[in-house]
Amino acid sequence: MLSVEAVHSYYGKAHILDGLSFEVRRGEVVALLGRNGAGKSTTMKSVMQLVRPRQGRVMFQGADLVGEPSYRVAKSGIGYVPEDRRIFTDLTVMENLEVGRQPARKGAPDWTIEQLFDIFPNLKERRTNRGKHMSGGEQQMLTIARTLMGNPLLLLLDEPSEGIAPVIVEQMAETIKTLKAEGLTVMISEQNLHFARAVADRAIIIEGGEKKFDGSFAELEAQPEIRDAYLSV
Ligand SMILES: Nc1ncnc2c1ncn2[C@@H]1O[C@H](COP(=O)(O)OP(=O)(O)OP(=O)(O)O)[C@@H](O)[C@H]1O
Repeated sequence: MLSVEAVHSYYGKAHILDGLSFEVRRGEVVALLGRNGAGKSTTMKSVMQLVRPRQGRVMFQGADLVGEPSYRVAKSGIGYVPEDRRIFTDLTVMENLEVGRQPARKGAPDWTIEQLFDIFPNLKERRTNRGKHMSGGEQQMLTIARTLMGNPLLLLLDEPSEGIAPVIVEQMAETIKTLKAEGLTVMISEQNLHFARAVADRAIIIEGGEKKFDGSFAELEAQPEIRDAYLSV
């Protein structure tokens, strides 16, 4: 579904992604792992064209996204939830969800607000509350729900478990499993190996903008030296 091919991305002169390549297949949950500063967020931004790769291709559904404006990338069916949740704080939960609404997309789950309330019961209870009166975890859930209102084929979640209470982290893991069961393809970036293992089918480890490992969690566990070298656990 998504194929990142030999991508090089920069911030000014700083060379961040150094020929990064990997694939995400339809229906899987992939975890992008690596330490602080490894390049996980830059990878997601390079897919969304918020950072424009200087070399390489980002193939999605058979077309190269490199050079496309970010809104077109989103419209092509990639939902992106950045690390800094971006809800409209003066709008209610319902209004935030309506803002995200896009037409149904072939091959993608078609979400209604009622279905999203089944997945995110806290949002249902707080449907008339304004965004600014919600906890960090609730805001994170709202950002994901609003992104799902766009009926994406592929969902990119940047550090979904970061900065939220442990009980919400558990809910978040359940949520991602539910989304997979509904047929959504998901890529998460994570520093939390435990969380990643609980939700993802496959791990891709990056360090210094290069891929260092690509395989199952069982394969990763069989190679503790890789975990020790590239992950802070
Ligand atoms: N806007 C920016 N301008 C310049 N350098 C940046 C910018 N954003 C990130 N970087 C640098 O790019 C490198 C990769 O950062 P990135 O955010 O992709 O890492 P990450 O793996 O997502 O880590 P984190 O968990 O901290 O988000 C880091 O060295 C970081 O300092």
